Amino acid sequence: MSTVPILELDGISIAFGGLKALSNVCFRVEKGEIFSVIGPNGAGKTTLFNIVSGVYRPQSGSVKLAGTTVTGEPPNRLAARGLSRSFQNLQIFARMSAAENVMVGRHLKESRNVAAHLLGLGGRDNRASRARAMELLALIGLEGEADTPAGALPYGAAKRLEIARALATEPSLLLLDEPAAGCNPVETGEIEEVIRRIAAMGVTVVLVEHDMKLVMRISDRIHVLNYGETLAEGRPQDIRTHPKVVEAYLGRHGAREAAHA
Ligand SMILES: Nc1ncnc2c1ncn2[C@@H]1O[C@H](COP(=O)(O)OP(=O)(O)OP(=O)(O)O)[C@@H](O)[C@H]1O
Repeated sequence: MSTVPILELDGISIAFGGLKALSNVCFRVEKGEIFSVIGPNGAGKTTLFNIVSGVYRPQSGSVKLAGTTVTGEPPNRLAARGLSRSFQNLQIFARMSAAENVMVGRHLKESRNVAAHLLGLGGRDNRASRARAMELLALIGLEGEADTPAGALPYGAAKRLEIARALATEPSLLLLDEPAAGCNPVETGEIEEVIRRIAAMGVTVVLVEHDMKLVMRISDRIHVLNYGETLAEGRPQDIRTHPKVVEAYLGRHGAREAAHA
């Protein structure tokens, strides 16, 4: 019996000026998977995330979430349908506490008045929201830093906080754009643990990431883009030795990294 994929892209194409950023990209992500999109700089990975999360509308092709066509729907509608994303560059609010950053994430979905909420005018909702924020901080190992200004957190902790904020909308599908970018191996290991916990909660994760060791360790399947086109798709053990992928992306160094993941 086949189940409906949680995410299905069919024939996605988009060009900026004369540059084809994505050409006829198709893939399906099954519920509960950790699915990674990899490829060299400029391959179209972030553009793909921008299309899935409603920032861009593709010039052709369709996006389906759990069987429903959502192509071009705005990010807030997609959030209400259970999609959330984190960004490549840290987008946390440095002066707000860790807990407030998570609560803001939640209220972006509920589209309440965030300012009123943070001023404590939310009553019971506010307490429930704080309790949920504390659960998410525990998930990322920051329960002891709830009242620390986000700007004072170490880099790896701030990257995890961004993931917690994306989770605050209680998504069924989470897009993570380079969650380990700039992290050292210890911080990357902590991010990996968080992603595994998220997947264990039943949230499907789609990941764009350059750290091949992490990608090879954590992914159920990998989709490889090159110049906006699909180069390969498969399980980590197939991708790390795929001749076209080694040639275009992994190269000798990357293949060695991937092999030792
Ligand atoms: N808004 C835009 N306007 C013009 N060109 C764009 C725009 N967004 C992306 N591009 C171009 O589309 C191509 C794909 O870019 P994209 O950022 O999606 O690649 P990427 O795979 O995410 O790269 P990286 O690994 O460096 O983040 C690049 O050539 C980029 O310059």
